[in-house]
Amino acid sequence: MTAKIETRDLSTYYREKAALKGVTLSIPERRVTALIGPSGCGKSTFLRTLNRMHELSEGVRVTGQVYLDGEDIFAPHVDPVEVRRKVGMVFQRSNPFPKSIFENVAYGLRVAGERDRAVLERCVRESLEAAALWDEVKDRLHESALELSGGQQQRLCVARAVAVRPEVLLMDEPASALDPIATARIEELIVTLKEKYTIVLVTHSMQEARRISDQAAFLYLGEMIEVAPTLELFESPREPRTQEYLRGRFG
Ligand SMILES: Nc1ncnc2c1ncn2[C@@H]1O[C@H](COP(=O)(O)OP(=O)(O)OP(=O)(O)O)[C@@H](O)[C@H]1O
Repeated sequence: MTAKIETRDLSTYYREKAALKGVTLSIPERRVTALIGPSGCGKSTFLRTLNRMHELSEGVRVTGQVYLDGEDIFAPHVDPVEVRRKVGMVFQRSNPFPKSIFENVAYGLRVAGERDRAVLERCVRESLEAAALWDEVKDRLHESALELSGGQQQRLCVARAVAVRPEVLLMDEPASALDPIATARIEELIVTLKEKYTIVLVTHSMQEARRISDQAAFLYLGEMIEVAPTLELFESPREPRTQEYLRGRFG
């Protein structure tokens, strides 16, 4: 299977403290990779390092490599803005701008300099369709995004992320603030999205990881303890620490 992203001996430090310690992981293209592990083990840090978002926090330092399609994203000639366009992100709490639905989705395109109204309209529609939201909002595109439900706002954030045509989507607990029905919709959406995108998902829900990921990686205290195809990791984990964690989580 082709690797879309590969990390090699990746460590991330907040000042002197290592939040990630020497993580080497291969993330297959057009698959869902779930990152699991207890609170504070470095899942979000790992995710943010994959698109150089960590650089926006103060005092952060990285050693090791992240390759996107074989290219080192930390190489001096690489523009972090371009990395973030290719590797988009959806956060735990939906964070629409206080603007219309249309403007939320068009935002990244406008920032990239797109002015053509017809192009913007087409792209907004395609992105909302890709996020399984178009039918619910097509008659209210110019109303405020803040009037949408939590689940709709989260799908709007997916639409905003895909509008700039990324190749990878990083999702940090995208369903954790949603009710079961909205969660099911986001999960269905993630499964559809993997036809086009490589997805890396942080989740606290073992059930969710099991339902929708192809590969699962267990992190503990900043270390990558074990990575395997999802069913294998859940049904026959090799490492004692993974076994203990899964036993604890499933009771
Ligand atoms: N901006 C920051 N400055 C300093 N330390 C940080 C920062 N962000 C995270 N950390 C620390 O790095 C470690 C890993 O945090 P991270 O948020 O990556 O874990 P996580 O596995 O995503 O946790 P959770 O599941 O609770 O979201 C923690 O000890 C955390 O306190």
